[in-house]
Amino acid sequence: MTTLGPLLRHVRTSLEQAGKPEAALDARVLVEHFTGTSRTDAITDPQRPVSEEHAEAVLAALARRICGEPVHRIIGAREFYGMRLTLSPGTLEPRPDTEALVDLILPFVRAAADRHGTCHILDLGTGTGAIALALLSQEPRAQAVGADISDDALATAAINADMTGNTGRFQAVRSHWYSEIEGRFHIIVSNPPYITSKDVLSLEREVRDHDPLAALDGGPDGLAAYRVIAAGAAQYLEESGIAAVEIGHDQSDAVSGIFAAAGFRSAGRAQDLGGVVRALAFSR
Ligand SMILES: C[S@@+](CC[C@H](N)C(=O)[O-])C[C@H]1O[C@@H](n2cnc3c(N)ncnc32)[C@H](O)[C@@H]1O
Repeated sequence: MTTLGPLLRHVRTSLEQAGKPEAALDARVLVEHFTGTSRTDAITDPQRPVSEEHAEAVLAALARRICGEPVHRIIGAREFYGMRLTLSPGTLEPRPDTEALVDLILPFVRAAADRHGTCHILDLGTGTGAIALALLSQEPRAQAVGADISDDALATAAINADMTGNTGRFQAVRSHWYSEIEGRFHIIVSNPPYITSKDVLSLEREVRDHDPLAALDGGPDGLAAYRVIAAGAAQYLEESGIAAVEIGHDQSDAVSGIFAAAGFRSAGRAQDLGGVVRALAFSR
């Protein structure tokens, strides 16, 4: 009979032999997910029996991981800002870098809620709903519209709104950027596609083959979405509103220039753990 400790060791060793850099972590995530156990179970009860059905599910997941499928795609979920979000083929896997954008914009969300009793947020390119739902989870007076061109992403964002207890305050809208958006917002936030079309081709296979192209490709210079978002921001923002965007590691000057040309000035910036500016906020 299979038991938890040896199964975990087998998965970890197989991933190490396949050259996976995060073998120990990946093994833990896969085994815990497909056996319904926790990290504590593996430490305190390594002889815990694993059913044949669960062991087979773990081995099937191991085979997918060895073939290059990212671990969170295999389990269909990823943690973001303390929430567990469902993934689907039309959604980008939310990245830890994007938490810096949430940290940057959250004080503005709270300030708007203090001033107006609510805060209306527009999340352009919402994907799993990660940014909007993180903000809603942190500020109970806020409400959000999550816009995306992907029906699959919007359906997944709605599921995530449900699972995080935000159903009544989150509206998923199919829209090409602002095309179907009505009204004005205190906050416009976006993590748009920002990789140049040329660089998309040279991304690691695990990203290129599993994150949707529409979530990655920012056009010939990677800046196409910022131009649209900046150009429309004044029309969709309240007078004292804030627009905030995630950017690629070398896009700070270019994106600041695009917003400056649209009549906006800097209201803040946030860096990733490596000290690189990865999120910008603007006001009028
Ligand atoms: C980089 S992903 C960000 C997803 C999510 N906000 C996050 O941070 O994890 C960009 C998102 O923009 C969406 N998108 C791409 N082009 C769009 C367009 N023209 N209008 C609206 N959304 C678009 C993609 O479908 C994708 O969900």
